[in-house]
Amino acid sequence: MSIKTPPDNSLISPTGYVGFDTITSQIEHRLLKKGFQFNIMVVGHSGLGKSTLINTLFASHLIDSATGRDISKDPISKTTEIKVSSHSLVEDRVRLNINVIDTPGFGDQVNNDKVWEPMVKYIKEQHSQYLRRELTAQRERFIPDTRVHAVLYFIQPNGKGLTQLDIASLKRLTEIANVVPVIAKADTLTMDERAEFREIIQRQFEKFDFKIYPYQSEDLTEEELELNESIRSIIPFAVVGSEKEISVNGELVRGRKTRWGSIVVEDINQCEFVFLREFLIRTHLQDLIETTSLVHYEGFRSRQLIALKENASSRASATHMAQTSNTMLQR
Ligand SMILES: Nc1nc2c(ncn2[C@@H]2O[C@H](COP(=O)(O)OP(=O)(O)OP(=O)(O)O)[C@@H](O)[C@H]2O)c(=O)[nH]1
Repeated sequence: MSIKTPPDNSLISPTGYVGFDTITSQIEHRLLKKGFQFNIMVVGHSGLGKSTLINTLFASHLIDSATGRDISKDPISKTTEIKVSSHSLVEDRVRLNINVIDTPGFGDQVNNDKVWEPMVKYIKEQHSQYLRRELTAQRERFIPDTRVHAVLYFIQPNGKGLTQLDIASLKRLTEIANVVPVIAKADTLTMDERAEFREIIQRQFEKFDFKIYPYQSEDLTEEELELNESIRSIIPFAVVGSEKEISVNGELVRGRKTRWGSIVVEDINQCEFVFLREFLIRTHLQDLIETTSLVHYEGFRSRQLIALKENASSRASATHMAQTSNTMLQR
């Protein structure tokens, strides 16, 4: 970073130039040095294309498929695991550190009661760790942020709607994190089927009162409100992922060859992958991080601190009562 001199090159500017307009470049310099941290959790049945979509989104091979198998052909029973992998991507001068939190085994067990538990536990643990570090006497300058900024929730393209397992999981997850639902493997549905399926799901979101990100907020400008409204109208995004390139009209593009022809992942007339990427990475990445901190973490923090205070005051009143009864007994 170079020292910016006033327009006339003297340190005391007769034009009254002070130089606080450089604050934006000072912030930019600091942010670029530090890099950005983004933590994304992927949730959904095995074989729904979670690994493929994450790798397509970031145009890098970040995670391996846990099994690469098709659940409809090869269902097995196991427990949900939490697998975190860390990556660092650089674009221009910006470094993005990504933690991908994969949840292999979700919904594959014979008994799917409380299938959401490992995910909810993980999200809360990250909040709790952050709070502990914040409350230490010698607080670190930068607390490492492992809080989950977005949960990409994969809905099976069954054409019927959310399953009981989806409803139970979405209920818990939307209470504590920014959930972005997607219709997985949308190429297995026709355009009409996708539109109908989306409507069914949107009605279910309303019926169960799920708080789906992006949220309404009074702080937003007219333009931001409009953008969020248009995003909400296409949630859940009907997406197709592919790590492979195929040839279409002599051009190499990211896509899939199907029995009915080719699907070009980045063609907005064929699927909504581009809208999802635009939303997650290009317009709402910073908002996802801020909302996690200001809404979800803040809620967790205040609940914990109130509980601590209540515990302390009930302990204090128990001690007081014990002391009073001791004194009375001694009389
Ligand atoms: N038709 C279609 N197939 C897809 C799509 N995305 C991925 N696949 C294929 O589906 C299979 C499973 O994809 P994965 O990305 O491994 O799925 P996953 O959800 O990560 O599976 P696990 O790692 O087992 O949990 C692979 O053969 C992919 O090529 C898609 O959008 N449409």
